[in-house]
Amino acid sequence: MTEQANGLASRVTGQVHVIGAGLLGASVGLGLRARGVDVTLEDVSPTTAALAADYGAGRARSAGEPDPALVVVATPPDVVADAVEGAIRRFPNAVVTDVASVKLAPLHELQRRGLNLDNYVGSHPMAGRERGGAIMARADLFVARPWVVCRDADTSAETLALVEAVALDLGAVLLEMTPEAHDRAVGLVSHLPQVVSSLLAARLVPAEEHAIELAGAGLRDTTRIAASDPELWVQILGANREPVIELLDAFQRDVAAFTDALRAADAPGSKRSIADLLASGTNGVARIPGKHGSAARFASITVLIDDRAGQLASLLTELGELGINMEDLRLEHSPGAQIGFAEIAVLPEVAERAVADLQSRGWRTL
Ligand SMILES: NC(=O)c1ccc[n+]([C@@H]2O[C@H](COP(=O)([O-])OP(=O)(O)OC[C@H]3O[C@@H](n4cnc5c(N)ncnc54)[C@H](O)[C@@H]3O)[C@@H](O)[C@H]2O)c1
Ligand SMILES: O=C(O)C(=O)C[C@]1(C(=O)O)C=C[C@@H](O)C=C1
Repeated sequence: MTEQANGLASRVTGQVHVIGAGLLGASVGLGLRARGVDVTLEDVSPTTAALAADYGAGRARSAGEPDPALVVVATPPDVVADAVEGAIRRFPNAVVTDVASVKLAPLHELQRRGLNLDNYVGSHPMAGRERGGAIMARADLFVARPWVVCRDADTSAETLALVEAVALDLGAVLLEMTPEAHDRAVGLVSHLPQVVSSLLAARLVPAEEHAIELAGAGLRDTTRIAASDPELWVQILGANREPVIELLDAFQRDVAAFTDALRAADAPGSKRSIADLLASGTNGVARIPGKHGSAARFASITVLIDDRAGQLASLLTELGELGINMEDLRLEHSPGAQIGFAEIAVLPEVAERAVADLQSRGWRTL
């Protein structure tokens, strides 16, 4: 391990070169720079590369520098195979990985080209944001998020170790999967949600203004990712269409069953069908891992805060004084009202005490 002045040690030894300095590439750069790793950046857009460098994600490569130890390809999926091939040819001594959201299509393309893939292993951090670009990058993007590595029998121990070191340095949780299993899994947990969220949000376009004004947390929770880049998602969905089509067909059957039950709501058995379908959702959501990757979810307490400067800061200070560790925080503003809601996730065992202590200090909770 290499110790940094800021106390963060790095497992990665040697230089890391990032190709594609957008959200993912610049976030990798920022996280590794914080650990003192020498990161160089490259982008088809010189402005993006310069912007990422200005944010502190790395520096430009100079002519004649020796090969980096590792190349991280973070370009859009449809040019990943080209960028990986370019990296393998330009840097024969480097390990190469990519972070594309689909793993099988780029791998098949690289195999079709007959390249020696001994130094390449595909990977995918399950972390991102609905908006791309270097300007959105964050050093802590990958903290506590799964990072899938799709090794195969040809992957050397050194190749694997270096890619794993990057993921661990960035605070991610490593998982190993075959590309096939990965693509099926992300079809369910990432690609289907994107389509459903986008189509749901699309229903808002023709809606009347007075309906939109009533929008609250439920709509925001279910539509956040609908703001994602359509161009990126056309590529992702196109590259993983078979699992996604299967999932969408099953989803359509559920929607049809639900609609039929609702249409016949007074018929015997219909209310039970509706309840059963809704209860399946409750059971499904209970399976989503919490912030730290375990199935145990946090308890949530909601505190009302006046819409005045300093209120949130006081709440956070008081939580600290009470010794209550905040696992997550979400803020909600009530449109038109001078009040906000701070939804705080805490460990279930401290939730009751947290509410009592906050109330005794004059905070209003829901
Ligand atoms: N956005 C997410 O939430 C997310 C999460 C995990 C993985 N990914 C994957 O990460 C990759 C990058 O996504 P992003 O969100 O960072 O996109 P982005 O648009 O923010 O960044 C991609 C960058 O690649 C550059 N680029 C395009 N073609 C290039 C080429 N041939 N050579 C060099 N640079 C090139 C673009 O100019 C852009 O700056 C994609 O493959 C995506 O599937 C995205
Ligand atoms: O949180 C988000 O904004 C994301 O969409 C991230 C998300 C996901 O579905 O979890 C999206 C696509 C990536 O391949 C990985 C992560």
